[in-house]
Amino acid sequence: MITFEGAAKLYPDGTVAVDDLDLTVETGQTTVFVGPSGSGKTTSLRMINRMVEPTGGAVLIDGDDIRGRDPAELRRSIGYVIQQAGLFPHRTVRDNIATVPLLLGWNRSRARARADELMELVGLEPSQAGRYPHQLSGGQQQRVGVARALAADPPILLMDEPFSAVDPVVRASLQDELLRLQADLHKTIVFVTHDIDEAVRLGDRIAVFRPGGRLAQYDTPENLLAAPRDAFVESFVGYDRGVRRLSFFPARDLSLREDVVFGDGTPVTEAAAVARGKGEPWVLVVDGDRMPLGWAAADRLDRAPAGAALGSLDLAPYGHTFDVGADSLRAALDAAVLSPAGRAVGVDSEGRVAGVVTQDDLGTALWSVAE
Ligand SMILES: Nc1ncnc2c1ncn2[C@@H]1O[C@H](COP(=O)(O)OP(=O)(O)OP(=O)(O)O)[C@@H](O)[C@H]1O
Repeated sequence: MITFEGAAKLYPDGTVAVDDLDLTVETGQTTVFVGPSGSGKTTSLRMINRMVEPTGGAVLIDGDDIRGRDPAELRRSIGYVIQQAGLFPHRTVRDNIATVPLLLGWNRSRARARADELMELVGLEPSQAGRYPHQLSGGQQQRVGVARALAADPPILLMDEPFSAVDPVVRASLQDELLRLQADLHKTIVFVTHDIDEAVRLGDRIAVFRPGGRLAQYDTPENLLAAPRDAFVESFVGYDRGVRRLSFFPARDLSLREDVVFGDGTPVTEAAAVARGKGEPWVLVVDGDRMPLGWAAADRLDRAPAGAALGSLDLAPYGHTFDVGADSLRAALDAAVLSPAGRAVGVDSEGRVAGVVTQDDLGTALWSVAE
């Protein structure tokens, strides 16, 4: 547990970088510091490893004031990852990762074996061990940075905008990797970003900083999106927070309709009668394995040649599907919005159709979330 007790940083030029910060970072969780530029996130983060000394208040780790700790020894027990990785350019990937173990006095072969193990953990190829940082992509360099920070298995990991310098696709995969790693390792992670989406994705808890180095709100991602404390937090989390909040609700609670799903061998007349009877403007056509083929508009069914099967019609693309067991309400809504039929196709983990969600069903689910 890391505790900020009235921590403050006043620079000699009069800048208040951090103002009276009271905050507890829970052990084994990911806590994200988010806020606009200059709001004191990095300064607060660096107080934890004594790269910045507070001018007021204190920072405690597991109840002990860190002013009682030797800074060099403290830093060896806290992993630190920064933007653009900050790797040593003249050391190989393996030697970069082995830095802290070697400082701790491990022998070379043990440190290198640890480096190889970590490369695998963060998704780097063994063949990259002998390369130099400039021979890697930005995303690979960040992976090396994470591996280096984890090398001595520190209980605390500080990450200062570690993924900001890479493109959005690589960034998303680095975020996935971090979530996967954290599910195994349960480190106490403090992560700085100015990107609220990254914060919501990664954080168990989020501290929103406001200009002047003050804490605006400290909450779970879900509560932050549901109930921003004031106008500043609301504008910072974004006015589309309602839709983004849907990612916290599972799609599995949606009611799925199977009565408008038909095999491709079904006679058009049969599907038309069902669609007419239920007042459904679209039916979904699937193959023998229940894989989706496309939508058929009910009014076109009436005009199809007598005796035709659904599979012989021109079908509208079914668009995105959502995984009923794994995805969120947000994914289901997205699938419906992008579907030419305005309906979402729910599938199982194998991609087989589980059912269709109509706008009415989605509307009901959205209302229940709002309650
Ligand atoms: N050495 C320094 N001397 C004077 N002011 C400083 C110093 N270091 C940081 N500051 C100021 O302290 C404030 C907080 O800076 P900090 O880097 O903590 O913000 P941040 O929220 O991490 O911003 P960013 O997202 O841009 O990295 C800023 O106004 C910054 O200019």
